[in-house]
Amino acid sequence: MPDQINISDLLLRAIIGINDEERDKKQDVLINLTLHVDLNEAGKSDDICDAVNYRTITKEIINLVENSQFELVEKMAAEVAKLCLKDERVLRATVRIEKPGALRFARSVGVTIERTREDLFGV
Ligand SMILES: Nc1nc2c(c(=O)[nH]1)N=C([C@H](O)[C@@H](O)COP(=O)(O)OP(=O)(O)OP(=O)(O)O)CN2
Repeated sequence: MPDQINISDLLLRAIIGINDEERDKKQDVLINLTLHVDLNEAGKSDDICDAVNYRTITKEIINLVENSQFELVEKMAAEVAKLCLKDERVLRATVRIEKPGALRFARSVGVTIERTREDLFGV
């Protein structure tokens, strides 16, 4: 299995949705990420410079999501994936975005997308 960085259950707040009340009030957004990255170098050197810093990426995602006003979870997922793939060492990003409690009778609802560098940048 290729190496991965996993960021689990990042719980943020954002304006997200198509209904009037969702445009006015922030709601919980639960984010799970898998970044496919070769972790060999960092595993040998134990040097953060050889690693894709998961703290840096997380802070950038927090800033993006908490200042966003997307209507669809699909759009939020696409923008988060694009941010994850900015670092050329990230080969593939799997992004799951959920809105817990947004759907009556359901615990949670959301989407999962997978994007590669080729999908976004054609490289
Ligand atoms: N690829 C890696 N990236 C990072 C690693 C790592 O081992 N591999 N380690 C760290 C830090 O040790 C991290 O685990 C904790 O960082 P920090 O406490 O700064 O993260 P917070 O989000 O809690 O920072 P606050 O500023 O307190 O919110 C980082 N990256």
